[in-house]
This record gives sequence, structure tokens and C-alpha cells, in this order.
Amino acid sequence: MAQRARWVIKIGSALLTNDGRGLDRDLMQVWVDRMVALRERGIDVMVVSSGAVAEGMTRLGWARRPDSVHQLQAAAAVGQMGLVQAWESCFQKHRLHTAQVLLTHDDLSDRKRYLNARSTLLTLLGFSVVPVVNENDTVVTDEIRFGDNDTLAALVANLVEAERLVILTDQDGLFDADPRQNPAARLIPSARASDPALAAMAGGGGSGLGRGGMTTKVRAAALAARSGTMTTIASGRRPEVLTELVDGQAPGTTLLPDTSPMNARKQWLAGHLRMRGRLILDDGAARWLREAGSSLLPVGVVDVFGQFSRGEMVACEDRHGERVACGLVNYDAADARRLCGKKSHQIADVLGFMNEEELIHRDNMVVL
Ligand SMILES: Nc1ncnc2c1ncn2[C@@H]1O[C@H](COP(=O)(O)OP(=O)(O)O)[C@@H](O)[C@H]1O
Ligand SMILES: N[C@@H](CCC(=O)OP(=O)(O)O)C(=O)O
Repeated sequence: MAQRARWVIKIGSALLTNDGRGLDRDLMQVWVDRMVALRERGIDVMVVSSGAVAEGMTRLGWARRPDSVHQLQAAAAVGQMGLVQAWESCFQKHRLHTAQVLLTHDDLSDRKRYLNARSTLLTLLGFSVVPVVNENDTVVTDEIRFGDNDTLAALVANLVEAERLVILTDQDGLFDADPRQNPAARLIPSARASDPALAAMAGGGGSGLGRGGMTTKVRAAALAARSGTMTTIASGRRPEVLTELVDGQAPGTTLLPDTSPMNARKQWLAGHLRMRGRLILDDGAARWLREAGSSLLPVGVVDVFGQFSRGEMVACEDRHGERVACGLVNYDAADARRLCGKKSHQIADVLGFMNEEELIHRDNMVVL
């Protein structure tokens, strides 16, 4: 079966909450209808939804965004309820479920939690569920002050190697100056995400409800480019924006990566030189890895050396000590030892739990 493409779609606060007047459910339904159409065309979608603070303020009857971090966190906790209810009921019209995923930047910088988040998101997509991601505002402080869902969306795009990150906002895209300040500003149709000139154009803050402005969007595009993801910044008020994108048109601003998603991943893995352990493969597994680039299953492993944790880099060697591949391992050294030679369906019986059926997934592996 052909692998489905993945798009991460980030929607900002001002857009989602009708400039702070409450969730714009009609517009949300328009996006959801278009997202469902993308799914039918072979693209899995993940939503990164801001708006918890803005919606919480509306529910609590606050006219002005508070400065106190704890009040912001309280507003976010109240507003998050409205956000997920609204997304769920829009997708329900298409008989699709959503899942609330609250992440912090720390979750994605810790290798083990990174793999856990990745597995959960991919498992949800496998069940045709649409993840709705937001920052876990209750436990973070800096992010809520600076508002950084653009960065979070880029990290999610890295996590699942998304083909595309779509940042929907209240402007038509990135202009060469802030169009709120300068009506003569011109739209930038496309650029390299790595172009240093973009930061200067993006200067200035956000709309007042959203926090990041264009600066965090441009930074997010550069971050997303690390996994080969292309970013589009476009207006969410353009009802057909997602359809136009999938049809190959280019509304808004397209920020291009320098490399493809798969190459980017392999480069990233190849840069991790510190091997924490070695897995010795039987002849069949060594051949499958070399010839087909397959995932490594426990049944093909005859011995395990070294001390490593889940998510660390290990080398795969054949029986003659020749290195075949390296990759991020799904089980720690003690568990990997217990799994040697076992079939994947036996993993839960042997360990009492199962993370993944592979010891190393092919997406997390470089064949040498
Ligand atoms: N060069 C620029 N091009 C477009 N918008 C800009 C630019 N510089 C600053 N902005 C401002 O960024 C705002 C969008 O950012 P923000 O309010 O954080 O949106 P969101 O809530 O969608 O993340 C726009 O309303 C605009 O005023
Ligand atoms: N987690 C916060 C995100 C704030 C934020 O980044 O806003 P935005 O700049 O509109 O994407 C919220 O839901 O309110």
C-alpha cells in the first residue's frame, strides 16, 4: 500500500476566535470539510490549534489579555475545553474522531518522549483519527508568554516527517513589511526557508491575540525545513486554501526546504555518531536490511551488546562483525536481549507490554 502523505495544519488564535469574539465554528467547519477532502485524496492531516487562551478569556468574560502567567494558564485550561469540543463536533459530521494531544517543547527534545509522541501520533493516524495538538499550557510558562504554536507545529512536522506545514493566519501570507503598519507592503510568493532576509521582513509582533507574529512563522519554516518539510503561510479566511494547495496552486507564501523529507531524516540520523550498543543480526535479517531497507524485527537479532535506552542510536552488524545499518532502537538493552529471536506477536508476552513491533523502524534507520 502506498504511504500516505502527512500535512500539519496550524491555525492561529486571531483567526480561530474571530478576533477574540469567540470560536468561529462556521469557519472551523469549512476547514474541516476541506481537511476531510484532503484525507480522501491520500493525505493524513494533523491540526495544531491555538486559541485556548483567547477562547478561555471569552468564556471567563475577560476583555483584556492578563499579564499574569497563572491567569493565562487558567484561561488556557478553560478555553482548551471549548477548542477540543468544537473540533470534535466539526469532524463528527464526517464520522471522524479527533484526539487531544498536548505537548511541550521538552517532550520533543527528550529522545524517549519524542519517540513516544511520534508513535502515538502515527498510531492515531493509522486509526483514521485526526490529532488536534496544542501546547500543554498548564505546565509551561515561557511558551505561554511568548506564544509559540508556530514552533510547536514545526516540531510536530519534524516528528512525523510531514511533507507540508500549512500555517493559516489572518494575513494572505508573508509580506515584505507588516501590512497592518504598511498598506503598500507586497506579498512574498515564495522563498527558500533558509533565506536570512526573511527575518527582517517578519519583524514586529502579532495581532494582540496571537503572540508570535510572522517572526515565529518564518522561524518555524526554517525548523520544518530540517525534516524536508515545505511550509505555506496563507490566509485561513480563503475558504478553498487547502484545496488550492493540494491542486498544486500556490496561495500565500511558500517556503521551500533544501532537501526532501527522507533525505533530511537520513542526514539527521547519519549525524548521530555516538552508538550506544550493537545488535547482531542473523543472515536473513542482514540481507533484508541491505537489499530492501526493511525494518529490523526482533526475530532477526541473535545477540545484543552495550547499555542503551529506548530511542538511542545502535549499530546493526552481521555475524562477521560488518556494520549493516544504524538506527534509533525502540526497546532498551535489557528488553532487546529478552526479545532476541522472538516473533513480534510474542513481544507483549515476553515483556508484559509492547511499544512497537519492530526493534528499529526503517524510518529511523540508515542502511550503510
Ligand atoms: N511581514 C509581515 N507579513 C505579514 N504579517 C505580518 C508581518 N509582520 C508582522 N505581521 C503581523 O503578524 C500577524 C499574524 O501573527 P499572529 O497574530 O501571531 O497570528 P496567528 O494568531 O495566526 O499566529 C499579522 O496580523 C500581521 O499584523
Ligand atoms: N497555546 C496557546 C497558543 C498561543 C499561540 O501560539 O498563539 P498563535 O500565535 O495565535 O498561534 C493557546 O492555545 O492559546
